[in-house]
Amino acid sequence: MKNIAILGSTGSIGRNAIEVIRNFPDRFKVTYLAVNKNIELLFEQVKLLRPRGVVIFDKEKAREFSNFVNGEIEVLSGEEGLLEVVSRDDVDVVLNSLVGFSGLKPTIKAIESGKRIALANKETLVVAGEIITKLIKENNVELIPVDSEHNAIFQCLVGENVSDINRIILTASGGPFLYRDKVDLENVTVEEALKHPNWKMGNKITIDSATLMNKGLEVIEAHWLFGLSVDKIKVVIHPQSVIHSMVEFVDGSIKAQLGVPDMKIPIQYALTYPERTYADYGRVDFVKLGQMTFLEPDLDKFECLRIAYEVASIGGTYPTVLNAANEVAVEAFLNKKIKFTKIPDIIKRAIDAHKPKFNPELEDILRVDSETRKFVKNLEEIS
Ligand SMILES: NC(=O)C1=CN([C@@H]2O[C@H](COP(=O)(O)OP(=O)(O)OC[C@H]3O[C@@H](n4cnc5c(N)ncnc54)[C@H](OP(=O)(O)O)[C@@H]3O)[C@@H](O)[C@H]2O)C=CC1
Ligand SMILES: CC(=O)[C@@H](O)[C@H](O)COP(=O)(O)O
Ligand SMILES: [Mn+2]
Repeated sequence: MKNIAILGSTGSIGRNAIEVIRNFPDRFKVTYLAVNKNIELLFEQVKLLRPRGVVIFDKEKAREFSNFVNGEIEVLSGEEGLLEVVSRDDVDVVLNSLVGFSGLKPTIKAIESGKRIALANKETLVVAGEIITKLIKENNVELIPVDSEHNAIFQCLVGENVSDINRIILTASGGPFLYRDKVDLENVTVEEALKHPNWKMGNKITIDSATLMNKGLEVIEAHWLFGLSVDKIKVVIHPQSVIHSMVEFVDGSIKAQLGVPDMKIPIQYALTYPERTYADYGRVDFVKLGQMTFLEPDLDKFECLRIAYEVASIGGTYPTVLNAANEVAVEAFLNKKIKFTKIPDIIKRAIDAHKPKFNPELEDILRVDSETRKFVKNLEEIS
């Protein structure tokens, strides 16, 4: 029996993970759930899973929940609550499905506490990939990627030597605006941007998919996970999202992982690895699918991907700036304060204003994240 803490249980990945875990009652026990403030859904999840405790990041909501459950379950709060549960003895696996920068410190604490990490929170690797990969080695822990592309690559690499990789081919759906002209992007609405063609996901990552920043973040994520230089990570638009990514080896052979676009498949693999277990989340019907197509990404139209490539090859604290500026800009777009095309503009301004630090320590990352957020929030169009 493996004890699991789900960070971000009320989110899209968290809810999918609960569906997966419920299929394995003799194998997994959820000991902790953590959320930001959705205590209504958390309460339903508590009734279903009977965890030992919960973390509610929002302190006011944590008090409300605590009064409501009246001592029947342990209620922790804030960042300290997250860091406490990931280090407890009754946790073997931490599924980190928090969104954004908030995932960083819990990942670090979980690694230092020797837990297996199932990592959906790609921002952790984007902002602090160097620190995280070093810590993983030092603490000899397993970090299994949940992100569909990286989980696909991880699956392709079973039985292979990383030194035999020639390049990685990361597939991208192209998002809802793949076939729109660049000039039309200025006036796209939040509702249109939230209509992902293939995946049902949280709002932040869905907007990232629409700008193609998601793929940019994933290039950086792959760079750290698989130890490859950025020029060996190629993005290809594959609108059907059936091939989740590919690895090309030195002899020209290519391995790919395919499947229906359902996150329960990579979540289950990350939790049961190295075993592969039965699942019934849908099968690919190639005849019905008819065709699979591939296109070059348009880096002029989708500037976020171009900027992410540039930042990734320079490194240092630039990816932290990219991530922080993106998080603030995406939130401003979701709140209808800025236009869609302002997202790359704002990120460029934050990057241009930044003085980088190379081989950053955690304190540098925390400082740069907070300075960038302040810088972006003070920009005229956002404040
Ligand atoms: N959704 C998907 O299919 C995929 C997601 N990912 C990555 O996985 C991560 C999660 O994405 P997704 O599930 O879509 O996001 P959602 O926005 O749907 O969910 C985020 C979850 O995190 C919780 N949360 C947010 N901030 C905090 C905090 N400070 N402390 C505690 N809990 C917090 C939210 O709680 P509350 O509900 O209370 O707000 C919610 O449970 C992201 O990094 C994303 O890029 C990667 C691949 C696919
Ligand atoms: C499901 C998943 O892993 C997402 O990151 C997905 O890849 C988003 O789709 P895009 O390819 O449109 O970014
Ligand atoms: Mn992905």
